[in-house]
Amino acid sequence: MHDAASQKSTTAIAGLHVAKRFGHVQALTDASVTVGAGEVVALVGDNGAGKSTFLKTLLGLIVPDEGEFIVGDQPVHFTSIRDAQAAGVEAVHQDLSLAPDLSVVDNMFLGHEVFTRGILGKLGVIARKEMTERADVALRELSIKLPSLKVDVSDLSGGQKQGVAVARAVMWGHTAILMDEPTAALGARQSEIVCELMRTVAARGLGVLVVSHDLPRILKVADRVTVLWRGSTVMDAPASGLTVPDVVATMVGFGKEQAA
Ligand SMILES: Nc1ncnc2c1ncn2[C@@H]1O[C@H](COP(=O)(O)OP(=O)(O)OP(=O)(O)O)[C@@H](O)[C@H]1O
Repeated sequence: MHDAASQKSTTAIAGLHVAKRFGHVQALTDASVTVGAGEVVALVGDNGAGKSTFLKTLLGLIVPDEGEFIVGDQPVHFTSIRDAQAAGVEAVHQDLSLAPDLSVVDNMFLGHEVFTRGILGKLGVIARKEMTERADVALRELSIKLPSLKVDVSDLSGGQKQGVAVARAVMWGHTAILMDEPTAALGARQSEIVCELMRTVAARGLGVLVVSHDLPRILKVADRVTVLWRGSTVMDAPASGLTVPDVVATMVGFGKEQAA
């Protein structure tokens, strides 16, 4: 069904055998997640399983105690978000990191001010025209419909805001997009649109890693599901063969608690 995924063989992004301790808390013990180019992978787990910590290690926001990382088939060692961005890895955080009082266009360039000020900033009016055109192209390529690009982000619906955050990530990211709970604040229809957006992004050859508690929806959109349990990967399987009860049982460590 997902042709782009089956045709691609390169690794968009991977974190392998990642470990991270915060004081007395072993947040990650042996976590491994691999996302192929053109693939949507869901990273799921119970509260506190280590999903956010893992995403942060992929982004260079947390330096792990152990682990290997691969981006675009190359070994990488990120120590800051700038390193991740330079390798084409972008994130859509749960809070979306949008500035409500700025326009859609300004938000699309937020976090990439070096480019905006350094190159476009010198060009004044032309810069704004070019910025608007680039933002418009990025949004149209993902079929994201907005009332206007000049409107403040605070005037958009939740789904439209999510669309802007995803389009910004895709405009700057060329290898992998990491999404943290993208449907948590959305209604049913808008959640479906965001899921379609994940497939559109993957069809462009990027790897999409999505953290979500919305299992019914995520099982439909993902190619594969990776389950973290107490900081370790305990399952990595094609989504097509999984049911929600299967995944929930693995998430809560059914069968492992007794063995431990
Ligand atoms: N900066 C930190 N300092 C201390 N402990 C932390 C820190 N960040 C995370 N932890 C702990 O690490 C463990 C994993 O947390 P993490 O947020 O990665 O889990 P999660 O799977 O994303 O959970 P949730 O689904 O509830 O968001 C938890 O026990 C958490 O309290």
